[in-house]
Amino acid sequence: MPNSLCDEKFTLEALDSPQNGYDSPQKESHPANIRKNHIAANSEAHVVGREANVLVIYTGGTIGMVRNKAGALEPIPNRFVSELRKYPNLHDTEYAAKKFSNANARTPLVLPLVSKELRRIIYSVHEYEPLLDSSNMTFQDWLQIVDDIWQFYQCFDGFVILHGTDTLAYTSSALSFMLENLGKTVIVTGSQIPIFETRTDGRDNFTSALIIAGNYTIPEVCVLFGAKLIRGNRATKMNTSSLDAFESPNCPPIAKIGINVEVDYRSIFRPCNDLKFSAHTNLNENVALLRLFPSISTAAIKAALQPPIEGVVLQTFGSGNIPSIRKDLMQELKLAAERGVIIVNCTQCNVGSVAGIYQTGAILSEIGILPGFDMTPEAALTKLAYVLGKETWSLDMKKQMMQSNLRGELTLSKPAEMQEEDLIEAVARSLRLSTPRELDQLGATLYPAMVNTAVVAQDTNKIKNLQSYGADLSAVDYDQRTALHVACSEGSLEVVKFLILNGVPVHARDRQDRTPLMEAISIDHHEIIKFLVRCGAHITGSSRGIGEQLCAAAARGFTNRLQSYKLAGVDLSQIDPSGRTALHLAALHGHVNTVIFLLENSVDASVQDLLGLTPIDYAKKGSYPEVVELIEKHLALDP
Ligand SMILES: NC(=O)C[C@H](N)C(=O)O
Repeated sequence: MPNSLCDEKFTLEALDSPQNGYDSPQKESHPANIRKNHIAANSEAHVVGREANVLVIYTGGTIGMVRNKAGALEPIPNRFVSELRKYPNLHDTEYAAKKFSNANARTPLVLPLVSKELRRIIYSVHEYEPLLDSSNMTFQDWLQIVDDIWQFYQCFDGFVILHGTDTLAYTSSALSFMLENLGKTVIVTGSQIPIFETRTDGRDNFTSALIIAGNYTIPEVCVLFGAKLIRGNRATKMNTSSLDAFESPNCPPIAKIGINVEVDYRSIFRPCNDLKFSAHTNLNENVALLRLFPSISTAAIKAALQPPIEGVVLQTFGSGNIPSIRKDLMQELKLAAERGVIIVNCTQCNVGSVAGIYQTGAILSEIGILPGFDMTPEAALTKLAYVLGKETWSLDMKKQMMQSNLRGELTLSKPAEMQEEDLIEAVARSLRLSTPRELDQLGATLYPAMVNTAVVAQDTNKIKNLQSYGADLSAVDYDQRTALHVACSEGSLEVVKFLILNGVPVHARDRQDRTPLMEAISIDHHEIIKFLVRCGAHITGSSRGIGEQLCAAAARGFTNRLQSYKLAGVDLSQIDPSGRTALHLAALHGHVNTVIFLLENSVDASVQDLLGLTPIDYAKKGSYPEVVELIEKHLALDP
């Protein structure tokens, strides 16, 4: 996976070759045959303002289609990006010309800055080949998307997948399971009318998806359509023609898109563990959906449960009922369950859950059929394919996982109880505030400050208390800092662990673009750095900027700081904008221990800066013969 050097490495050549020297994260398997044909070079001339990088994966669908002579919609390869460049509200040519030394048809696109949003979106489009109507998509296409996100995870702040609407909910559900311990925002979107038509929903959907993917840390696979952002595994296409085609019947939206983007941070389902992002790329295709209807034949039931089928979503009536007096049907289901087929009971209704309140439903659990709670058929089916694809899990484990809430796809029980009297409500009463909006605003102001005070005091009990009063530990303060930023800058490993295990994101960037990892580096807390890296944190920013920081540390002889960068995964050979390595600066200032450290860490002693000078030339100019001798000896041993 590319690291902080992403900016220099966004060349087609680098992306085309899996052997590009990128440091890949843990992954269970690696689908072969990666098609890369449209990610452009991002060789930065200079940064003009706050920015976020978003990777757009364009798989097909109406959004990019064009009407042919007969009036039918079809995708045209290699046209999407060149068309986007013609639209001033989708591409800011002036900014691009300032940002990229030689802006051309292959450099990334720039979304004009949106008022009230912190960061300008720089986006690269990766177009699939062939472009597909989503009705033609298969599990293989999901694997492709997962693989691309996995490969470029560290290069981008967020991901947008452009997709046809017909099978979009299957894809978003599948991705939500396959992208494990996701720490960044992934948004699947499309449109009902092509983006380049005069009247279109495509432009709004695309723009909102880009803005949210780059500006908001929502570590979930989401669907953006119309005026809402919903959880990917809760989405379902409800309408063939409405511009508001998707609903999330059993779960409120994560964000509403009106004049402003209003994110309901408490509704975000956060991975509460210390595991790194990984991609699961083995799906079991022996799964099926079986929708019951009155008088369904035994033959139809039998056919749907036949080997090689290993998992079936049984779509039952109402709150999970079947024709229980049908002994033939019961017998077929029982036999299949005994053979080890996992059968999950989901309702045919769009809203609500299977409940087992009638004998006609309760009987299913007696013969080994699992409750699917309020999962959509799309979520239940793709979850089965995912769970059955976990070859190391036992059958019992797979069944247990089908009944567990893995990614917010089902509602097991009522949400955790809050404290009797909500703290914010008590304060609001004394301030004579009463509307829900005022309460929300008060909570958003007070809780981060209170949580941060508890973090500074390293008082995890107090943090837990505030959580029980309804404080969102992942909320940001006025400077966009999370409690994790504060814990890292305070150097409390225990609090850092507590916050991460309670879902606080490791990738959050504050107003100054600082991440929790940068805070830990700034106090050289090596244990926290190691822990954050274990959880998937990585360095962000341009490689030249990192080179500058390394040079600054080396000039002062701060070997410990260089060690911090090393632990954070930085290649200590990064050069600054003048082509100097940290070794040049350590040599110039005669910091012997720093020079030794850098040589031991394979920093190339023969690198010439823009003036053609090597570290030895610097040591000579600084009059440090000891350093000259040290480097010469090193070069003699390891030329
Ligand atoms: N609106 C759309 O994108 C529908 C199209 N048939 C597709 O799913 O690719």
